[in-house]
Amino acid sequence: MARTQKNKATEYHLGQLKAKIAKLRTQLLEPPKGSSGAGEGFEVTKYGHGRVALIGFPSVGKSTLLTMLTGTHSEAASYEFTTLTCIPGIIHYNDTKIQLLDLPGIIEGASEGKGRGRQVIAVSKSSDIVLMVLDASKSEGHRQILTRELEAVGLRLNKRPPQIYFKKKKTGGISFNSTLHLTHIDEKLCYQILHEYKIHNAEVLFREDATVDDLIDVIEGNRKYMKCIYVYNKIDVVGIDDVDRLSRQPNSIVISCNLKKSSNPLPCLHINIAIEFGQLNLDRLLAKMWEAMGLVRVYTKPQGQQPDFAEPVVLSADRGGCTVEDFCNHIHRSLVKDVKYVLVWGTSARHYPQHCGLSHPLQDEDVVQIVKKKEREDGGGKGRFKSHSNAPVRISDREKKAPLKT
Ligand SMILES: Nc1nc2c(ncn2[C@@H]2O[C@H](COP(=O)(O)OP(=O)(O)OP(=O)(O)O)[C@@H](O)[C@H]2O)c(=O)[nH]1
Ligand SMILES: [K+]
Ligand SMILES: [Mg+2]
Repeated sequence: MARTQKNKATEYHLGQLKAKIAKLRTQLLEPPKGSSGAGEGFEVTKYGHGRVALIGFPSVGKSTLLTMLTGTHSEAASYEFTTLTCIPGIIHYNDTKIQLLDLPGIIEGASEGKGRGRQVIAVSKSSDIVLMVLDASKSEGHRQILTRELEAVGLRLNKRPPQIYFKKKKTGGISFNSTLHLTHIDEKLCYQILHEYKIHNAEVLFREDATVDDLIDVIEGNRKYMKCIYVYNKIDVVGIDDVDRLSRQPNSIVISCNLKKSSNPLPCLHINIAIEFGQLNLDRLLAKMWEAMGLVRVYTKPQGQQPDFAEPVVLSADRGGCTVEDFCNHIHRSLVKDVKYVLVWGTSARHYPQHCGLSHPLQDEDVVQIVKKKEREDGGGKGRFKSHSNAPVRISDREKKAPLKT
């Protein structure tokens, strides 16, 4: 493909080649018959409210970072491939538990099975976000190489799914439509790519000016869209200009795991980064990581009592959603059918408390009280102290009940 000149005449040929490569890659990733999967030998039980994988070249400091953030020891040394398997640790942050996974270093060609690349990538696919650990003193090309390796196996970092509607049909041929002018792809090219996949009946609607690669992603359908934070470690050994430049890149953070050992004290005052106990910026890394995970903590408030601030129900927009219904399902599967409405305090509420239905989207740190269908509503926060005593309905209820009892 690199040798082919890019012009209108070769465009179709290139598109077809891209589809062929994507198909072969998918085949390559299918685990051989009889084995349990590409991640064999690396499986670690999921734990906590989310999972974060440390991906990077050898000796960039992944294990040092895991030890620092979780307290779980993972062997670190100056030689490459110190870590040979997956080592889990737990980060306690904002009342949630995040599982952090240390992994062996990967190298160029990992996606084709070099080293333990395939297993490492399989584990990173099972996580919610990726921390790509990079050595600030090494070539900047490393970031592109790693991104390519992860893309080759269907991971898409910091991207959203292409805005292409695609549906296979049984009959009717191919219907090709777009809501705007397309500059990368036309009807013929689209047909050719679908043909490569032996798809002859389908509906395709482009809602953005997508590329051939985007269309292939949609047809393949098994892409995983993940947030990735680029973590530049070892900034104690590079100059302030590099630190400054790296820290300004999108989705990036600069850190140092062992500032103490450094003989080169960092004049970092003007970029305003925090140094604590010989580590640099790890607190900011945690904050960034937590934000990227998009977790939503919801505190339950039993009727007439203070909210339980010790243990939130943790929801996620990416996994399971964060509506009132998702919240109820989290507590108990059968709860939803008993819910009349809920009272919500917090940023998602327009006023306190707001009466909300099942579809209401909750936000981080909301407080929720469930009002069940058969239960009497006590007016939530306002009336929770003495609303019963002066409620005429209650009194007449009691009067009605009295003769029944006797
Ligand atoms: N100067 C400096 N050295 C560091 C820093 N963090 C880690 N190191 C050193 O880098 C070397 C490699 O660290 P490891 O934690 O073993 O790196 P790794 O990425 O886990 O390596 P593999 O498991 O072999 O892939 C060790 O000698 C660490 O002490 C840092 O912030 N600054
Ligand atoms: K190492
Ligand atoms: Mg290691």
